[in-house]
Amino acid sequence: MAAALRGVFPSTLQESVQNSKILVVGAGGIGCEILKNLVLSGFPDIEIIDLDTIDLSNLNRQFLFHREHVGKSKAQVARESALQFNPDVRIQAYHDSIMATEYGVNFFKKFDIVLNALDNRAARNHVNRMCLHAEVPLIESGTAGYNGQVELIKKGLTQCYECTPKAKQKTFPGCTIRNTPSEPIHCIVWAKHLFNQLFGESVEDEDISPDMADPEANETGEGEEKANDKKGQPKSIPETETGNVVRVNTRQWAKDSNYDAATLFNKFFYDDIKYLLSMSNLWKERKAPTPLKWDNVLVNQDNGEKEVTADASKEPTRQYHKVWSLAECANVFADCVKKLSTGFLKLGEGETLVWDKDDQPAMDFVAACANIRAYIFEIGRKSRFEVKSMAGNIIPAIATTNAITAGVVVLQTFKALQGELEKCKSVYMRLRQNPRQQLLVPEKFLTAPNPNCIVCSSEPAVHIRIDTKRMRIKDFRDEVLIKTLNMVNPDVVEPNKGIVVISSEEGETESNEEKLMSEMGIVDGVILKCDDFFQNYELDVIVIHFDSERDEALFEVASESNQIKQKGEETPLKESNGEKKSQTNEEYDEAAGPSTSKKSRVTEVVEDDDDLCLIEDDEDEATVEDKVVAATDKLTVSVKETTPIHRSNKRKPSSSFNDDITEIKDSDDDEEGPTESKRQRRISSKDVIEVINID
Ligand SMILES: Nc1ncnc2c1ncn2[C@@H]1O[C@H](COP(=O)(O)OP(=O)(O)OP(=O)(O)O)[C@@H](O)[C@H]1O
Ligand SMILES: [Zn+2]
Repeated sequence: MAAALRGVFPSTLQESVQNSKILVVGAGGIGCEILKNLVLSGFPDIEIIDLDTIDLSNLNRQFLFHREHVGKSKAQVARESALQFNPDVRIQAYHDSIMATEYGVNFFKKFDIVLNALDNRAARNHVNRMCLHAEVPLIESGTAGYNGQVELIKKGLTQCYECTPKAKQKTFPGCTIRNTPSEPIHCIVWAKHLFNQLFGESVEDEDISPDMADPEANETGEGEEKANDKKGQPKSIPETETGNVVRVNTRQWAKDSNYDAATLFNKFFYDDIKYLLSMSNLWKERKAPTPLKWDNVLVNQDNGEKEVTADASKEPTRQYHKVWSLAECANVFADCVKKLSTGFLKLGEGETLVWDKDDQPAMDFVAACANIRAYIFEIGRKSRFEVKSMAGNIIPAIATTNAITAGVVVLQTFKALQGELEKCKSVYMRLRQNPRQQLLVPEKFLTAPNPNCIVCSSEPAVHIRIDTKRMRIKDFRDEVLIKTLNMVNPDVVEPNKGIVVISSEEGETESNEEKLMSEMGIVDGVILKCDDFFQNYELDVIVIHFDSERDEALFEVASESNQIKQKGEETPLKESNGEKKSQTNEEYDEAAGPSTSKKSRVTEVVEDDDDLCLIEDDEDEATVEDKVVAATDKLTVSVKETTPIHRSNKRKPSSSFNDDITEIKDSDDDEEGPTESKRQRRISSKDVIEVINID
């Protein structure tokens, strides 16, 4: 390989490559391509990490994997396959999460550069922080359909991954999911929670039983005493005729019931719904749900539902594009409960199943339960295929885009290794050529760090609106610090009184967990000192109290970076080629887009995060036709057609996240539906939306 290098690269680059040590994070679509490029370019020392195993649906684009590898570690198999291209390379593979504590700052310091090939924001944020801390350059990349993006992150030189707020994830309040669903997605989220309650990792916030603490139900005082149920493990199983509540643990109760399908069905779809009906306030202005009994569903099957079945000879679970009849849903439910419970009972103590859209019974269970619940609430039912795309947050993954993106990643790596960091401008892959006939559009400047970034600024601080009278310390830790601010193991001190509110050490602050923030004196104006030792990250959280209403989030990040700024203050924007620009706050705010707000006691629709960035052309008067949204994980975009774009708005999270989901057929769906690719372009007077359907 050294010989090949000699013929291709200048000697300085040959030397940089031969002396380098590289970390690749993620061995999925982009990671496989990057690894192949590195190996074929003569990189001698590579480490690769991925927490996942190979799924059948990966094979269409993750070309280092073949059918015989299904179920094996992605990192290990990627290593073995890549070694076949060049056995002289040293490749170390880790089947692990990069967020595990083994991979601390010293681990990152070993590398000359880190290449991210991830699919979720939590891991990206974490690697961003570790690379900033270790002062190692990071090349961040992502694709969504035909769009792709590569950017360099280097402490002090460029913006970091968290300098600009990302598009917020779509979330739903717990009471909508548990009490008053009105859209199919609410039922799908509920069904995923049900799976976890029965077989998966049980999360308290994912309770599926009626939410007796719902403020709307309790407006007249009704349900006050029931509200006591909101904390702790036990779930309510109402004896609806008497109104008495029997408290048991759902998982244990299901086990004690021998996972009898009829018993489970009647609890989730009859008893719980009857109980919801007893919360009469909820139905004053809403259509009330109709409780459904197992026996009645089977009667329906005989009396008319049969005609809904398109092809009775075919197993419903293989009919991906058909909306199953109610009876079919019930049968699938029974079948899946049997399969899942058998698998679950074989697990060791403390082990659980993990919901996966590509796992047949897990997916069928969610499709069936979501549709039964939708029927009860008179919400439109969906085909298994549609449920899968919504539940699994299916995003388009196109092998060619991954390959081009990975190629750019390695080209940037060459520059970075030669110390030419200032040449590593972000590059965006476009769906269509811009007026300059470019499909790969480089940024004009490196984007300087945001001086108010909540991660890479010198004194990070964030304002958070919190209902301190309703939020518990535990939720503050889990929802705000971990899920929203991406800490791994936070410590929190209230400095005025010197109280340790949350400790990362076991056994120190457990007694605080159930307390409300206000009970601990954390009220409006308090500044909490939060830090994560592992990430070497310190953050001031400035608490702004507000009284939340029903269906309203218990907290919201009121300001991220830019919004903390004083009006009129100037922010150096970009410094490159001797050019210096500055902008006012107003401009900066616009560039940063809406603040990320996240709801507490809410449910995220998506598990894999995404980042939407609005990319402008080099032309000053670019309009939407010249813009493209490059989403690192997601596809859809809509923007005003004629808005001229200010040159300074280089990156901007889109607010129209997740409006259209483009589906890509998994290889296991092959027998269904058309096989041709089709692309539609819909243009209305106001919005331009690219929709790409790959059937
Ligand atoms: N914390 C993490 N540590 C290590 N690897 C991670 C972590 N989070 C995600 N990954 C890996 O990053 C890779 C991203 O690749 P990709 O976007 O192609 O996803 P995929 O899971 O292979 O495909 P799909 O989501 O489309 O089914 C995955 O292999 C995933 O396992
Ligand atoms: Zn930053």
